[in-house]
Amino acid sequence: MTLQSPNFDSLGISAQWGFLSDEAPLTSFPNSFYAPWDDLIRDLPSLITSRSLTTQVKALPRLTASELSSDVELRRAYVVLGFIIHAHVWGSSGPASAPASTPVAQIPPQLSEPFLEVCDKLGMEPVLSYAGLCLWNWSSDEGGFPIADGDGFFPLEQLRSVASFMRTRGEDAFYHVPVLVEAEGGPLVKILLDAVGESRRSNSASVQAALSNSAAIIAKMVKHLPKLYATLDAGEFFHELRPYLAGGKGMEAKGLSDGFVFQRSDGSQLASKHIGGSAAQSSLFQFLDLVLGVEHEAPEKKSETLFQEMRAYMPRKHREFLEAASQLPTLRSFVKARLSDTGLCEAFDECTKQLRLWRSTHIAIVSKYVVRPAREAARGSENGTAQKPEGADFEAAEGDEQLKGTGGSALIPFLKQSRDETTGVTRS
Ligand code: HEM
Repeated sequence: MTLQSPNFDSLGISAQWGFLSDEAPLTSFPNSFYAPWDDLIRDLPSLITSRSLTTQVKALPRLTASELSSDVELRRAYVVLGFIIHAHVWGSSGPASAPASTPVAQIPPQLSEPFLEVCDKLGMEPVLSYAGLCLWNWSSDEGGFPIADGDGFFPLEQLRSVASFMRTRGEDAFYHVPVLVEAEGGPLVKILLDAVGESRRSNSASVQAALSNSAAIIAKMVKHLPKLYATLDAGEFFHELRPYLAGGKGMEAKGLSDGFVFQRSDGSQLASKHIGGSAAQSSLFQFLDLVLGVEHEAPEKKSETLFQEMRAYMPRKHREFLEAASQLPTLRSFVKARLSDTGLCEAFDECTKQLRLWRSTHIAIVSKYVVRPAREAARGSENGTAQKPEGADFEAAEGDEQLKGTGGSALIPFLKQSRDETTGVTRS
């Protein structure tokens, strides 16, 4: 794949909205063949609460994915089946008030077979990842997509989830603040690819203008992050929502010794251990790092960084796009060769400064929504007054530095390292 004059559509990317793509997610399947999936996903939150999901899943007809006739339909099938599967695993048993204490590893053929087929076509791992939770999981009160030359994307209040576990405003906000960040940052793909083209032509003035423009866009991306605080309660996120997001990797202690086990109608089965959804699976931030030349080091004893690991969880088209972007000369190398050009250096440094600020602001969010609730839960369980959070995928007892993120990385050290590696050319 070459990124000179790229055809954004064929890359699954929108010139305006970036990795959100140009087609808004479908809110139902155009083909009534899939009405049973539409019905189940619509009722998912109440089926979880009444603990009647198992009965409904048993009654689900075995539908092939071969009637899905476009990418946007495949994306809806991925979202719908992914949510039903995670609800089936984590929300089928136990008291109705909380995520299940005993997960169900076996996923029946009527869910497994079409899901595996859809994942294969989209080039995704068989687990609900960032694309399914966020990129392809929004609709607007207005319907469809905003007009590209309007005042930006829909406000948070106008976005609804296509699929959800609890149907609360907090859950919606968790999926849609990333959507706002992606939409705000969408134009960066074209702006920065064009800047690389200009750098090849040694056009410093155009590169400088693109970097200044990009810095202003990243600054706007930062402003979306605090919107979470007013809408999403930390306890709701940590104890109620987060458990549903977990995949089958590292869940042995929870009883998933083989991870998620996908059953097929011929009696065979596929055991799969994959991590759950995380915004670290966003292609936008990896693109920014690649094109700006922000380098991340792999942790000790590991051959790849968490970022590289996360690429497996992106849609195939986005992963291939990043692989092609990683072959481009970086803007850092262009700027570094012109350190006497103060304007150019300052524009580059402003860009990395804003990205670094984004990462600092994000650390504060992770601290509120993961670190503090984990600390409180650990303290409670030491005192015998609270249970460890169900489905939480890390240990909290040893202190915050020991907390593990979705990918099993040391959470806080990873995020701090990622921020500290976001440096400019003349200052850090
Ligand atoms: C309650 C809200 C949030 C929580 C609890 C959260 C949690 C995390 C965690 C634990 C990580 C470390 C990687 C992992 O283990 O998964 C991470 C990384 C990351 N998150 Fe978030 N996050 C939140 C909101 C967001 C939002 C709104 C975005 C916007 C797209 C975002 C984008 C990222 C990115 C890009 C990374 C990779 C690290 C980096 O680039 O520095 N997160 N997040």
